[in-house]
Amino acid sequence: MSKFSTVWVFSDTASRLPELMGAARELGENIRVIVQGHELSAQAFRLGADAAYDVGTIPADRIIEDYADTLVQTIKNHSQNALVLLPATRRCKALAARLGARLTAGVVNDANELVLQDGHLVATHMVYGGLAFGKEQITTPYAVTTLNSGVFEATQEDASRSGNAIPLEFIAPKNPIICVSRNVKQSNSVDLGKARRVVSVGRGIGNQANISIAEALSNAMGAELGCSRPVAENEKWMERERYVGISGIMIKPELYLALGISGQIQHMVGANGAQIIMAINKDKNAPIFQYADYGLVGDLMKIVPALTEALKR
Ligand SMILES: Cc1cc2nc3c(=O)[nH]c(=O)nc-3n(C[C@H](O)[C@H](O)[C@H](O)COP(=O)(O)OP(=O)(O)OC[C@H]3O[C@@H](n4cnc5c(N)ncnc54)[C@H](O)[C@@H]3O)c2cc1C
Repeated sequence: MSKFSTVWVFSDTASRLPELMGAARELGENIRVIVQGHELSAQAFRLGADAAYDVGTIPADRIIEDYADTLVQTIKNHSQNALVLLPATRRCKALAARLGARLTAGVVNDANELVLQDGHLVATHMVYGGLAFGKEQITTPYAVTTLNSGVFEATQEDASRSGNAIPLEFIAPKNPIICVSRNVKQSNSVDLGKARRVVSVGRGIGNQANISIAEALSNAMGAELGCSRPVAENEKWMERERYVGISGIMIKPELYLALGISGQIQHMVGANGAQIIMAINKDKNAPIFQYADYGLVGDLMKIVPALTEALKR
């Protein structure tokens, strides 16, 4: 078997669908997509879906994980073995676990590479907090995996393609989780994954007020602002959506400029995909310099404003 006869795709995020479709096309013959609503089904067909199944608009009190029985029934009705692909979002990882249990399938989360070897899926993912890669071969008839972003080429839409999605009847789980209220986050408009240039702030910035210095440089460079985990999680100087690393966001910008970031492995696995890494750090022995293409040893409080001024000229 050089390809799966059927690949199922489900995404809770429209922006991840093109890449999942790219993966599905590379790994499978027949691509079946489960969507939420008409807009997504139209997009799925433009992206090359052979069939689409629509769970409809999800009611406000229902969460996506509760669709596990609906998805499993659909998957089993149309395929005796298959690859099930989802994006590595929090919700989809929770859903993947439920799908795996119900399909008696092997599950791999946060896959960085997917290949077919001897008829089985081999998924590569980070282990030991990013210190190593593990390879898992899934030998069960169904294989479920959540995919990191940037692993496969996104499929381009073909406007001439269209189709009709098959509506799915909701199968209520035995123990539903009722969503009683939703609180919109104050700020989550940032999409670091799409930024071509990222200026990233570490604890070396000193305090929250100093972030304006990094912001001025990032504006002058036309970059997006990122940070290390302690800046977001411990100090709470920046939003969680901005922290880069194994437990944050994995990015592949053209340029990654690290300001006062030590360069621990857990951070660097999220930034390593950058085409060029630059670092400013006052400690010449900081691990970040092992990854940097260009490094400046010095006080960022002096260097960053000077750089910003130079770029404005
Ligand atoms: C399971 C696990 C998961 C983790 N996941 C992540 C993750 O996803 N992302 C992440 O970022 N971290 C993660 N971490 C934490 C990680 O190990 C590091 O502790 C963290 O990245 C360090 O952040 P930092 O470089 O900002 O701070 P520090 O390690 O405190 O480094 C600050 C740096 O700033 C420099 N500096 C200080 N003042 C100046 C100045 N004036 N000018 C120039 N340089 C200066 C210092 O020399 C130092 O190198 C994780 C850890 C664990 C255990």
